[in-house]
Amino acid sequence: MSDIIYTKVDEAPELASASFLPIIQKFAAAAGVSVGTKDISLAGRILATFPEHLKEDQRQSDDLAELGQLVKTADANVIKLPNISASVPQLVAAIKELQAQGFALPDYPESPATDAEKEVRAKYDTIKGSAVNPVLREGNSDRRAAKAVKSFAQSNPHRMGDWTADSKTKVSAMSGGDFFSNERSATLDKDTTAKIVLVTDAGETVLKDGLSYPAGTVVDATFMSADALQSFLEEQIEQTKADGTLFSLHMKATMMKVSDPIIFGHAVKAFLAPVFEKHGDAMRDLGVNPNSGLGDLLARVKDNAAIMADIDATMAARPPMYMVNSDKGITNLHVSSDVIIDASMPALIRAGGKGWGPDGKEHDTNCVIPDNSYAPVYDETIKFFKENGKLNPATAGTVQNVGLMAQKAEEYGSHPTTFEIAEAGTVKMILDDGTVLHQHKVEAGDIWRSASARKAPIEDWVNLAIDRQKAEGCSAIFWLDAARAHDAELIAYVKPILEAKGVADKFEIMAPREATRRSLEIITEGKNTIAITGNVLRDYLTDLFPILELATSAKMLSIVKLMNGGGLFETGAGGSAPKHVQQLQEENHLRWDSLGEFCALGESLTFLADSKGNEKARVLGQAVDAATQGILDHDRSPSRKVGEPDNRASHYWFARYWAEALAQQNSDADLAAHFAPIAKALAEGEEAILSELAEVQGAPADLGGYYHADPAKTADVMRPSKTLNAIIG
Ligand SMILES: NC(=O)C1=CN([C@@H]2O[C@H](COP(=O)(O)OP(=O)(O)OC[C@H]3O[C@@H](n4cnc5c(N)ncnc54)[C@H](OP(=O)(O)O)[C@@H]3O)[C@@H](O)[C@H]2O)C=CC1
Ligand SMILES: O=C(O)CCC(=O)C(=O)O
Ligand SMILES: [Mg+2]
Repeated sequence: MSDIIYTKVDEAPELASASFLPIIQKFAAAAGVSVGTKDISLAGRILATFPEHLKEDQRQSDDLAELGQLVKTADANVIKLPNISASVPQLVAAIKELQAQGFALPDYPESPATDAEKEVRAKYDTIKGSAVNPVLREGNSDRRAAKAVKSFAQSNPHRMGDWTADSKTKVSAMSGGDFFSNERSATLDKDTTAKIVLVTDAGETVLKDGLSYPAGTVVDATFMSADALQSFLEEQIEQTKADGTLFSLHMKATMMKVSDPIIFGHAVKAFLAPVFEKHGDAMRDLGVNPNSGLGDLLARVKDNAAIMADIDATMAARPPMYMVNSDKGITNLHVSSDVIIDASMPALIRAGGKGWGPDGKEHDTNCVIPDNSYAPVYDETIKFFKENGKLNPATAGTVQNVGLMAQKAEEYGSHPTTFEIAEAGTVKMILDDGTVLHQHKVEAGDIWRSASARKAPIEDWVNLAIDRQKAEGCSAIFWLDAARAHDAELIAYVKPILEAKGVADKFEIMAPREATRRSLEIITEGKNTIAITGNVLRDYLTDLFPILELATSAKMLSIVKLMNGGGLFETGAGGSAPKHVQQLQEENHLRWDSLGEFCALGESLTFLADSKGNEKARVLGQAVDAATQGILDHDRSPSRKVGEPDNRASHYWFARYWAEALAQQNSDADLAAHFAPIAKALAEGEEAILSELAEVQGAPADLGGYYHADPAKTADVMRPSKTLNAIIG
């Protein structure tokens, strides 16, 4: 096993790795540190799942399963880049691409009928959505801007859209019948197994059996009423039209991979309600599944003139929709993975509450976030900016995050226990001693789910918060709502730990809406605060505040202190930036910023030094931090525009600053001697390297694939400088 594992992923970060990883491996080798890779890309995971369909030489090991084991050991030292969490249309596209490349994979069965199809579908469903992060995140989350990154953002503030008091932009959430209002929660007093059943007039159906929870687990159950959701969506469509704003739906269909695609499907049905009423049967025959989005729907009905005419007429009568890409006619409802709430809401808030309309212009927007559990965070943020004007990133303090995440905590671990109810009845969660822990009366179509959080991760999270507060000495707020069932159970854990450690006076506990306002007030005053949150708010806030403070969450330090002693270092808090790949393919410019990779690399090397007593790794790590500082001081981050220095040029500068720092340090003479000539060659090669990197820009670039790009072609595109390649090898 290599000392450090660097993950192979997809899209923009994987392109960046083609340029950056050879540099890391070369530098690390000089210190005897090995850096290996493990493939967690969507294509790689598909190939690893179907060995029986592939030729011997096409088969691939199940790297995710291996990493899943590794992160449970003290030996883990993993640098984790963002990977695609695939919606069904993306999964289908990836399968098609692999089939075209000669991999005889089975098709994705849209409506599996035979046992064989059901088996294939079940296997594909394990790959769908957010299937990697929950496996690797065997620890809680510590995300913040490194001090150097925050001060850089303050001295180079990014541009923000203006907020005005009369903005019509707002958040709309359900006032009842949602997951928030139906939640029940309890903490188990002993180890138990459990089952979930649906009791109807006809008898009992087992939805899930063989669940097992250790004592101390907080177990929740809740449901979203399909009727309440439908009425809410109908009202919102009407209200948006009346307000003259854009209609937009924001959700997390990737991480909430069972519930949210269904909610998304309801929105598609509501928006096109007259079409579904008139042509429902014909559309079903064409294989339309609203959960797959408007894009898939249009592709299936495009040859039916009557349906198309009614779609056009309906769209014309509806409020204009918030667009993902107005040039290409891609709407908010095309694909559920195109509008991911943690990225989409902050982008809209940063832009002064504006979304892009079908006319290619910016407009005020109705942000529909059906479930009311976390919608108040965005609602309050918008209210705060309407009252106070936009945040000033030059003077704003920072909101750090400590997030409960380990062992599939809370909603993000609820997929195996989420069900779309087939018929009216009562869902019961029954423990092995016969106790009915939770029950709900449900109707057909309701979405019922149970989520849980275990005792050890909860205690670890509170202790991590105590450590972080001690290190920072700033305000620290548990974002927990005493009036919400689940949060009340967590508060029962939090308070005694804080009291036993004598630190209760250092912390506040506030519901998300109040915590949002307090945090915005604190950072507006230039002070800092730590948001200590559950898993979903961890995700939302670590895009929201970084995007407001730094323009992007890509620059975040994202540490997962694994519960069994290992380290997982995520690179930034954002995703795999599909738009960046498009730009590279069209004009050979990659605007991906690798600052997240730089921060994670420094942490990983320092962790290697601490955990394995490897002093050379410490020297390498300190030099990485100096190089990262160099990138910021000299403004060497990639530009967004073709013709200007991009990701590849930033890697050249990083290598140069890294080599210079190593050559100049005096803790390790061997390393200094080794890197002196490399630093010299990189400095002398500057002009040649930068012009070789610049020359290739402007023309289309061929990667030989999107989900499964050709490694040789990708390396050609991402390493176009002969001079640099000669130095790196
Ligand atoms: N940890 C993980 O594995 C994560 C994975 N994802 C996955 O990533 C995919 C895309 O998700 P999406 O919600 O669109 O979010 P992204 O974070 O990928 O993209 C949103 C926007 O953020 C900006 N951005 C993000 N990272 C960088 C970077 N390193 N450098 C410069 N700009 C950056 C880009 O803005 P601009 O266009 O202005 O340049 C980009 O278009 C999905 O498949 C999602 O599931 C998402 C989050 C985390
Ligand atoms: O796993 C995913 O799909 C996304 C993860 C994410 O957005 C986050 O952890 O911030
Ligand atoms: Mg996120």
